[in-house]
Amino acid sequence: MEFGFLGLGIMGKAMAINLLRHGFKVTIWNRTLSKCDELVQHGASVGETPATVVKKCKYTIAMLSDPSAALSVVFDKDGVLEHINGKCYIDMSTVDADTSSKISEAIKAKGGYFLEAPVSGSKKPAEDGQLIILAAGDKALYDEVLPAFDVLGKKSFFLGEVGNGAKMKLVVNMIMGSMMNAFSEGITLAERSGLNPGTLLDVLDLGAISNGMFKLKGPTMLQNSYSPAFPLKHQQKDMRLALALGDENAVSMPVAAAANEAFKKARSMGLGDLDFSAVHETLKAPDHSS
Ligand SMILES: NC(=O)C1=CN([C@@H]2O[C@H](COP(=O)(O)OP(=O)(O)OC[C@H]3O[C@@H](n4cnc5c(N)ncnc54)[C@H](OP(=O)(O)O)[C@@H]3O)[C@@H](O)[C@H]2O)C=CC1
Ligand SMILES: O=CC(=O)O
Repeated sequence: MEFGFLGLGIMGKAMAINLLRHGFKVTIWNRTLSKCDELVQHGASVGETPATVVKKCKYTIAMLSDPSAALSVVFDKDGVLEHINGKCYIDMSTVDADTSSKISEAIKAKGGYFLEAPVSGSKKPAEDGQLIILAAGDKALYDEVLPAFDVLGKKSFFLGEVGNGAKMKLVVNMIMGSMMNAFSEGITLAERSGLNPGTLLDVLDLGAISNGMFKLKGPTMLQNSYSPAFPLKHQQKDMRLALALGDENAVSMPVAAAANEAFKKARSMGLGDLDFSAVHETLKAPDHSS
């Protein structure tokens, strides 16, 4: 099976390498061309534009930063739409339901097939093929690409009509971003009140609120180490899109709104390209320390 792959950031690179490792042929494209070099070493071919990739491959996956990137790669000159007739497009980026629907409608109008399939799980699960895939849209296409999803993920869900995958992903990341802020405040409170924060991590891990994120991020947060697995700017984008979904559905989300403010503050401190756990640094800013 041959796949096109657009977007070789933290996630896209790991996912495309996984496909190559499992015997899929992969033709890649990335806005910054130099990021293709490493994948060529793994056996990938390079396409000059999104349009040429789609022309060559029956199936093309995209893993792009945000709604504006996802729209640009589809609608701009040399974009996906130019050769989509009879071809299949799977957008795995985290975007809102409106963006996904716009892309879906345009692709179907040109005779193509569309599946949205955002993922839960970060850099390491992407490297290990342990993502959770939240697909929606064309069910026949979903069934066709399951062999690739089985390589990329540990479990795939088919959630019905386009938009449901995007919404599920935003709900999950809204919860994750809110939890990260509560965790960060807890670590800071422990430290400032004279407790050993390492002991806090041990206590949390033994109780009912033990979870993979606390386990993974706690030790690095205690070392002020924020090498990006999930960039903070993307977590803040997800909070913003989840809050908009809350607006649409008249759901009051004060906890998520406060978490979004903390991520915005972190971005304003220049921390957007670090891991989302760098939101912890906002609690160390001068106005919090006296
Ligand atoms: N990292 C993670 O843990 C997870 C991320 N996600 C989601 O997956 C998506 C990708 O995340 P991640 O890989 O971490 O992000 P990165 O920031 O590492 O990569 C973003 C990718 O999008 C490309 N891009 C950005 N803007 C444009 C544009 N205008 N036109 C074309 N390409 C563009 C970048 O190209 P270039 O190299 O040229 O900048 C790069 O390939 C995001 O939607 C994120 O929310 C989902 C689950 C986990
Ligand atoms: O979107 C991020 C993740 O860890 O999932």
